[in-house]
Amino acid sequence: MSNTQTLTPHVYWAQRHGDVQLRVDLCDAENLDISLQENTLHFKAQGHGARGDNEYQFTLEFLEPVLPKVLHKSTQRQVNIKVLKKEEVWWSRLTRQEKKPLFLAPDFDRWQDESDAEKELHEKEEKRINKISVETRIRKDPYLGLKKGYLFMYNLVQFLGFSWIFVNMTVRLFILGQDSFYDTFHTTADMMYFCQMMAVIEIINPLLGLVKTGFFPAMLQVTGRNVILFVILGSLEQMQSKSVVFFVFYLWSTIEIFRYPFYMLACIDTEWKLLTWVRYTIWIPLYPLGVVAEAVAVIQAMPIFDETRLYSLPLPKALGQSLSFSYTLQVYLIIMFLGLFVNFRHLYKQRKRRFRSRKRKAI
Ligand SMILES: CCCCCCCCCCCCC[C@@H](O)CC(=O)SCCNC(=O)CCNC(=O)[C@H](O)C(C)(C)COP(=O)(O)OP(=O)(O)OC[C@H]1O[C@@H](n2cnc3c(N)ncnc32)[C@H](O)[C@@H]1OP(=O)(O)O
Repeated sequence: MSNTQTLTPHVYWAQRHGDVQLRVDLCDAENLDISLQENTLHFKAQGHGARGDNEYQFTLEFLEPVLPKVLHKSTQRQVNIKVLKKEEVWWSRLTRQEKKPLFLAPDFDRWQDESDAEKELHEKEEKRINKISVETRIRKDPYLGLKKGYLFMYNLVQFLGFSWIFVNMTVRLFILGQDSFYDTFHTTADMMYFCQMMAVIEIINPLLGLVKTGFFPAMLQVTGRNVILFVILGSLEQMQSKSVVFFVFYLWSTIEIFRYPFYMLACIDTEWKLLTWVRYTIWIPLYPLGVVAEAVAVIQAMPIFDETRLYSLPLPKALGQSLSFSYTLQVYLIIMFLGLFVNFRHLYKQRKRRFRSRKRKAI
């Protein structure tokens, strides 16, 4: 309530959820006497205001309870006052009395409506949470940078290896057409050996806690491919010139030229939405096709193992000479389709989790 007998300065106000800010238009203010009693702010000071050098004063009874402490700072041009609200609520007006005192006006430089202030509050809160999570991550794991650097390099090497295979095969397909199918192995096997040997690291990484991948899906994935590469194709020359090699290698490398860059970006806390979508989507047709191509290779290899007796199991004389490796491969075919089911389910869950959490972030 303003006292009409005394001189009042112009007072400008704005609020945030947690406080009220007042700007008193008084130059070179001296002998400041600012206090809060029973939710009412009392202000008295000597200074240069609208009516020249004089003593100015005002009182304001706030609409809602405030904390008893007043913060103030006077500059050459004005006196800034901050009063903390008892509860973080948005006030519909500043004073208890409905009629606004004549000396009071909104401070448009600081003015925010409730939604602006809420947005600011959310941004502040988000920043605070991010800061805490970065700090706790760093505090928890001092080797985080080293681990990420190692994973980044691993993924980069794999990406380059599989890109080389993919580009090589694609160019040869364009130039030679179907003829390129038959010498895929001779032109790309060395690089595939290198990449798939390196891929064993992907089984070790989850064991060391370096990535959140499950050990079992990674083990199925890497072992499954390496059986095809080293046992079926690598040890049977007759298999190496078959067209199935083209399909197996092409399906493997197609997913990897998306998967590894996705991981590389994850290592630097970056996401490219299109790449994420591709990484978590193209396995849907590629995985079953890949398993079918691998199964064809296994089936084609069976008669060759029967004929060459390679890896056959010696048997006691009474039971015959030896047990062909093709029997083992028949069991392997069943395991392969079980493996397909397990990993398909795993990838489906990963896809759901990834897109669900992205949706949640977007809200
Ligand atoms: C004696 C036992 C014999 C067993 C024989 C078993 C035979 C079984 C046969 C199985 C069939 C295999 C067929 C297959 O060879 C056919 C093909 O490949 S066809 C081509 C299509 N293939 C694919 O699409 C599969 C590609 N592979 C994969 O996706 C992975 O290898 C797989 C393990 C299947 C799944 O990956 P993962 O579990 O890692 O899921 P995410 O990618 O979502 O990753 C989870 C989180 O970990 C982080 N991560 C993972 N790896 C890395 C890395 N290298 N660097 C950095 N970060 C990594 C990733 O970012 C995720 O983190 P966040 O959740 O925070 O995003």
